[in-house]
Amino acid sequence: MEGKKTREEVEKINMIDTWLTKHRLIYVGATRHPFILSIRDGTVDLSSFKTWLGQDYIFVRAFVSFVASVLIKAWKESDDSAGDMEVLLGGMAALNDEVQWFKKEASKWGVQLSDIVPQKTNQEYCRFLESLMNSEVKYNVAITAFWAIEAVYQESFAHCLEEGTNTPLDLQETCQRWGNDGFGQYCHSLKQIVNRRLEKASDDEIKQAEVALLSVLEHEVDFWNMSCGGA
Ligand SMILES: Cc1ncc(CNC=O)c(N)n1
Repeated sequence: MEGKKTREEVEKINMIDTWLTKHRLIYVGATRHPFILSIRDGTVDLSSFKTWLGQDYIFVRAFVSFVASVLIKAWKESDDSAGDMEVLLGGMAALNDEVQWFKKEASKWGVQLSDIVPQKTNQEYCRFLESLMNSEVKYNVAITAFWAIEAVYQESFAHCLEEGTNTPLDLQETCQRWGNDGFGQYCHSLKQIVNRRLEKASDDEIKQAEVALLSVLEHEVDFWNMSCGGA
């Protein structure tokens, strides 16, 4: 059909940016959290950083399983998912490095990973990931959550590496892990996948994907709060 696009059609061309505008406050809450700002200005409490490090190592192991489940959903999509699978596989390869990096970083800071007990907030986030691994959950919904999880870390840590920040030298490697340009490119590829898929998705799936995005943002805020010693 020719002619002018409706507002809904225009919004669907870049669903993620539409949502980020709509949910700006919570997105900023997740990507400019006081914990991140304290890394950025050099006032970070090292015991908070160590808490984050140990808890995130546990989270990342659940996350690897989640990514595997997204990969399976991509493969089961009948149409052209080969490109999506390559991006996801690249993400998994990076996670392999990441798990090793956590072990190295933990020993550098004297954090005993085998002693870490997952906190309630972390357990709840991991349980949320597990709920998305259910085969009933649509690929479009899972890949939206996946993008959001990666994007929060990318935006947060890239913020600590900007010109004129006071990020402590011994935390810069951590910030580089998620704040580097390659990771930024990877998040951009994921965003394009999501936008391309959602453009053709049903209203019901789009609604579910939006709910998943908001849940991720809430869990990310809670995760930072937990690291700072709050709940
Ligand atoms: C709580 C949380 N959210 C996002 C990430 C980034 N993804 C993989 O590393 C992470 N490590 N931890």
